[in-house]
Amino acid sequence: MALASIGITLHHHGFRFQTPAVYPHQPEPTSAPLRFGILGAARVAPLSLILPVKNHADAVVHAVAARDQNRADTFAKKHGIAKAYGGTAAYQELLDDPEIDAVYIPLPNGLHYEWTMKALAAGKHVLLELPSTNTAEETRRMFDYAEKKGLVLLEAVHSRFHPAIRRTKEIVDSGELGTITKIETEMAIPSGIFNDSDIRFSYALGGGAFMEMGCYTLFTARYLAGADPLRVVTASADTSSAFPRIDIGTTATLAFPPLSSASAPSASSPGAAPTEITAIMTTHFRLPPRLGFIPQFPQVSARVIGTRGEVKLFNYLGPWLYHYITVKTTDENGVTKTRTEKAYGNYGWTTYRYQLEAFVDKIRGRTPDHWYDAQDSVSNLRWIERIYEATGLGSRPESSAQIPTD
Ligand SMILES: NC(=O)C1=CN([C@@H]2O[C@H](COP(=O)(O)OP(=O)(O)OC[C@H]3O[C@@H](n4cnc5c(N)ncnc54)[C@H](OP(=O)(O)O)[C@@H]3O)[C@@H](O)[C@H]2O)C=CC1
Ligand SMILES: O=C1OC[C@@H](O)[C@H](O)[C@H]1O
Repeated sequence: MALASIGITLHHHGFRFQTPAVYPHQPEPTSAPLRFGILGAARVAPLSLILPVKNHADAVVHAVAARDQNRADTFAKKHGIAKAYGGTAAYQELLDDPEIDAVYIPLPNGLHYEWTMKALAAGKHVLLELPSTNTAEETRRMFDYAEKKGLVLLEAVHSRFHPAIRRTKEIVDSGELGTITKIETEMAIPSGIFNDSDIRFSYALGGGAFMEMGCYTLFTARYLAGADPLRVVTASADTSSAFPRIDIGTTATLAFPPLSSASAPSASSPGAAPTEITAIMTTHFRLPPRLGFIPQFPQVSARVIGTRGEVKLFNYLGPWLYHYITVKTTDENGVTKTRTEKAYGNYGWTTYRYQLEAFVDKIRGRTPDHWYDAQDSVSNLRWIERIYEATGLGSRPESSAQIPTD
């Protein structure tokens, strides 16, 4: 996430992306736009929802709720949000507000299940921050409930909606790389970005590097492989005595089935056995400085290697800021060719803006340009749990909240 993480970090520290270069055009809202409420005055919300909504004619952020009234008021004022609910009952009050159509949930991971279920019970569509919950079983229950209620629920894997990753997938599926043998996905940032009190270091709140960052690396590897893994080969976590059960970094190797489009026996290798794909996922919250003082550059790339070549997408998390897609292929005469592509898509659109477009389209009954289903989110959590099991740290705790059962 090199640039994405730099972007998110800058944002956390006050830098604003709301420049004409990012959103040159701020359309007038339609007469009855979709009205969002936000649960929690979270740091990520301006980047992930508030700015994209300003550029969408059919959506508006109408309310925010925070556990403290002052915090809610300050956030609402700063972002031009009409209503601010504050106090211990604020989240439920926002959910009970008939003026709200959809809820964005950027709460700590361990609260996702409880508040998504409550939002669905209140009849709201939900855009839910990732990872969807702490366990695959909770994610499955949540999506089953959304279906029963006829509501849209989306785990916000924003990177999946951007043309850069979709172009990369197209290259992988085209067969030009030959039989795919290896996938590498990374998301790691240098130390000094998140302090010890951050939600990411709380086991009770569902923290951990493979929860926060592994969810992207795994979602991306599964997308590029076009399948779910077969097994965890190895997984090891970097831990600290300061945070029992939290991985500051995890590296996992998974085996995937052969890619269907490239594994069929070809004229050049008739009857060849399909090759399993080895996928290595690397995550870290606190990459140590090199030689003790040189900060490491964030790592955020996805690379797919085949028998005839490879593709690398640099910065799959913040491709709107900068990215490149490099394709290297070697033909039967041993001649190697390299080309670089870019896929920025609509001018100024971030991954979050693409995601918003799809979410609103789905609610409005239009077919989104890109979508992934409940099973994709359930599988991601299932394999996150298996990876945590393999590290010895175990799954994050299940929610103990009282959940609606209608
Ligand atoms: N899509 C993306 O690019 C990103 C996604 N994320 C995801 O978004 C979520 C929030 O991350 P981030 O914005 O960094 O987190 P923050 O810590 O900034 O926000 C979390 C919010 O949760 C609320 N909250 C409720 N209960 C608790 C509690 N017990 N402890 C702490 N906070 C609580 C707080 O709301 P209140 O205002 O009510 O006090 C706070 O505003 C996570 O799920 C994370 O994985 C994070 C960064 C980037
Ligand atoms: O998108 C993200 O970027 C920063 C990470 O630590 C965060 O948790 C993740 O969701």
